[in-house]
Amino acid sequence: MRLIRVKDYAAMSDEAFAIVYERMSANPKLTLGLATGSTPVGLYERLVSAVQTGKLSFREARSFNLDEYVGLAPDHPQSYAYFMREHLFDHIDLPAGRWDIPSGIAPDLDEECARYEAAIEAAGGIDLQILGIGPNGHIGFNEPGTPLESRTHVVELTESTRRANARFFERPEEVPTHAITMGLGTILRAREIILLASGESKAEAMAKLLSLSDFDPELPASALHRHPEVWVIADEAALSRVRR
Ligand SMILES: N[C@@H]1[C@@H](O)[C@H](O)[C@@H](COP(=O)(O)O)O[C@@H]1O
Repeated sequence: MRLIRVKDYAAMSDEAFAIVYERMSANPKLTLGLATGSTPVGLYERLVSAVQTGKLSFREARSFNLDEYVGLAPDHPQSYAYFMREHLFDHIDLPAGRWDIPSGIAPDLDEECARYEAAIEAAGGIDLQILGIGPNGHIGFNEPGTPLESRTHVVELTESTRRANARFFERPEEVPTHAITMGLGTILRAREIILLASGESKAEAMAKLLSLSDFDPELPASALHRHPEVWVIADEAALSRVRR
């Protein structure tokens, strides 16, 4: 795990953009794993502007998102499908049909999980996975206690995660109780991973992550200690509780 320590959110987004830009320039057919939440928004803004100024193209790329809420249709403003269109897909040249997000309204959710794993496999796997981190150390929606080998599955969200994500909803009770998420095992199969962390609310999870040297099921992000190619890009506030 290589740590890139940066000043603030903008610098974190710049560093992440530099890596994604480099990988996509070297391989325009790159398969990206994408995340939602406020953390990657700055990265997506930079990608949009690179596409709009002709420096980058997603025409031959592909993407798979980490997760989706159960029960929210893709046109629901709080769904992750909606978020991705709003922040990235509607503004770049990635053709429809080359991005995939688990469907939270599939009639058979287990079948949808199996379809998603098979689609990732059929695309040749994920080359570069972008991750944020939840205040309790979750990645995707893999909550504490998730097994290391887990693949795409339905998860019941913890109260802490529902609370943390309530800011995107009008009322806290509107936050869905369940989600579909790539498993830790799915994430670890990506060839390269970037974990982004910004702000004080991530400081505790980051301090725990960097104090560990192996997987601890209580902190799902610690699964990344089992992966050979991980970049952690974190700002000063997110690293404020790390003991030197
Ligand atoms: N499922 C998502 C995660 O993938 C994301 O990393 C996390 C952090 O969100 P934010 O970036 O808004 O802090 O929120 C959600 O729970």
